[in-house]
Amino acid sequence: MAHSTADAPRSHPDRDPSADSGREADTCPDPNPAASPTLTAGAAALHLVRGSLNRSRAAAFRLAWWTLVSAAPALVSGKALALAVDEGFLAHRPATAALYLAVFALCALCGAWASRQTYPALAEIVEPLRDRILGDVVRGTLRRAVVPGARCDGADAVVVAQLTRQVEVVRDALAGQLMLVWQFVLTTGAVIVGTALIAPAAMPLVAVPLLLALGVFAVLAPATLRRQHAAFQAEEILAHRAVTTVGALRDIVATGTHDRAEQEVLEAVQAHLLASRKLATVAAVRRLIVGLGAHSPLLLVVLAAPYLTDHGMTPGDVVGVLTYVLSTLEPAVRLLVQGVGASWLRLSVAAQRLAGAARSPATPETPAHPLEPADGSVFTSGVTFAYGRDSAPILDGLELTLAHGEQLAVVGPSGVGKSTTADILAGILQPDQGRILLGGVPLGRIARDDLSRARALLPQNPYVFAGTLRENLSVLAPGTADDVIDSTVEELGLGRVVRRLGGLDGQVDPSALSSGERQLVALARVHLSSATLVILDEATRHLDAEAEQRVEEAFRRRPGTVVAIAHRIAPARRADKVLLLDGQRAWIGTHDTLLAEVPLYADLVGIWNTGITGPDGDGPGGTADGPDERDAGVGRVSYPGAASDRSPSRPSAD
Ligand SMILES: Nc1ncnc2c1ncn2[C@@H]1O[C@H](COP(=O)(O)OP(=O)(O)OP(=O)(O)O)[C@@H](O)[C@H]1O
Repeated sequence: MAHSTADAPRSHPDRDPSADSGREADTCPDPNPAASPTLTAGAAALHLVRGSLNRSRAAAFRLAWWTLVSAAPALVSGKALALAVDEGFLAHRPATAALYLAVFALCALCGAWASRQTYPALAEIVEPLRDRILGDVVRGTLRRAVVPGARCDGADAVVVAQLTRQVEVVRDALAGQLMLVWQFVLTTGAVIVGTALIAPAAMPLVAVPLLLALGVFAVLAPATLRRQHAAFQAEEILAHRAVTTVGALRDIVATGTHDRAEQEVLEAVQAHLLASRKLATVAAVRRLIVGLGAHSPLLLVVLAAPYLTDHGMTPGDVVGVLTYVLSTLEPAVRLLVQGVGASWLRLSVAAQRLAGAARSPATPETPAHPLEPADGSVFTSGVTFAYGRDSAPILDGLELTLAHGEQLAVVGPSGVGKSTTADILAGILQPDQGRILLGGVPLGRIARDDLSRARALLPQNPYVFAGTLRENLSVLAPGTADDVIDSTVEELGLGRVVRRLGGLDGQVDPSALSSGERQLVALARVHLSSATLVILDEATRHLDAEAEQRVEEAFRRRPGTVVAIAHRIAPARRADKVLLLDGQRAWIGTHDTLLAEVPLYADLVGIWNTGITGPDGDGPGGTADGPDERDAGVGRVSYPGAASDRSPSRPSAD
């Protein structure tokens, strides 16, 4: 099945070389970060910081102002203690010392109050950013899911979850950056100015090691960034492998491939361990930088104290300088190197990942003069489509006419292009050539919202969400009256499920429904919608033959055209028309005409009848002896080459 989780995500090749830039966005989020970044990590982070500050200028100024005020105690601390020692304690005037200490305490209180004021300003900057990125990521992910060739499998949910976690990382890291960088600049500035005021001779002992430490920090930053990046990558690959393995547990148990599966996960665990170890060495280097920038000035001032006091510095000045270094410089350097260092790296990496995830594919142009389809009739002419410039076409000149209300069954061997055809008819994939009219209007002339209302494409694994049954059923037709929902529910055979869940207000836990029940919910939802063209891409695959027939009849009574990819013979037999695909060739007719006239169809029917695909019997078994289809009365589309009687491969097992 085209949507199999075993399929690797398939990218859609660009038909237009100029569209290259959009291609990356056309794939599912790549669990391998190394494969995707187009923006360097640092540039992505800078872009975010600049964007956030630009959008919230007033808040940024308030943040700067209150941070400045909160740095005042840092400036006053050394001087106040120097005066308390020299003019208070050493001069035997404890009251004076107490006064200076009180001034320092008062400044500290003011500083604490100013710090408190910084948080609302900070929130005004980072909270809107979080909301914006989250919206972009979800929107980008959803849009990529429906662009040509982008078929996300279940494991991509992990990637989305990881990305949303990284949105939180970005929010927290950006807040940390803004606070800590400002505080570092202002408090170390206060230390340098304060030291220069009370003891100019001691200034180089403080400033030189500090500058050296900052230099080393800057030089090592790229290597550190790489290791952080590698750790992120290893973590994501591990999560991806774990979820893929857990998702395939039944298959692994059934096929006895435990060892292989275990080995794959263990490899990812080892890679994660290695990356984490390398990251740990980064932490060790950071401690050395803190030692150089904050502890060595302390040592140098203590060692130089006798010399400094001999050359005019008072003991109070020495205490003042030590206060600056101990109570202000050391925490500032530690926070910068450990806090800002780590959070900048996290911010860079996460921002880079999010930039890729949030990128939306080029949105389809809104037609200049949109038209609304008159009904659900479908007309295609010369529709040709290939997944790559050099690939063989999946459709080659498809001609199809469906009157409003007709039912078409699309059949063919596995991998022949049935889902692709469904996507093309739904307007999700653009044909390379040819025209498709829905209700007499070319698909390109229908505005996107109108198209969403006019046709519904239901895949094998539909979207059923946690919410009430009513919400799930009426999502395409909000406000539908309960009695209408009830009668649709009964018509489709969903009544038992509705009663079990406690009526329409019952809560749906999607994981507690069987695959067939989820399909019935989605089918009922589409049945209630206003779509005049319903395309079912194996949307009844998990139903038994009887339930499938009930659904089919319910859709027959409903106004509108139905295109259903059939995986059993019975729906094809009952359909008004059958479209048989075989690679580049396509035949259109009724079940009976195709059976009589196209050997391939007869073979397919034979396989269905004798195979494990369903309980439906259907007349005589398959034969390849029918008349040559070139003479037959069935519509045949495109017949390049003479590969006339290729045997069909067995259709996918039910
Ligand atoms: N995004 C893609 N990029 C490249 N090739 C693709 C892509 N999607 C499908 N294909 C290829 O196109 C062919 C038709 O795929 P499609 O899923 O339409 O077949 P199908 O008849 O629906 O198969 P099944 O019966 O197994 O569901 C297959 O060979 C498939 O590998």
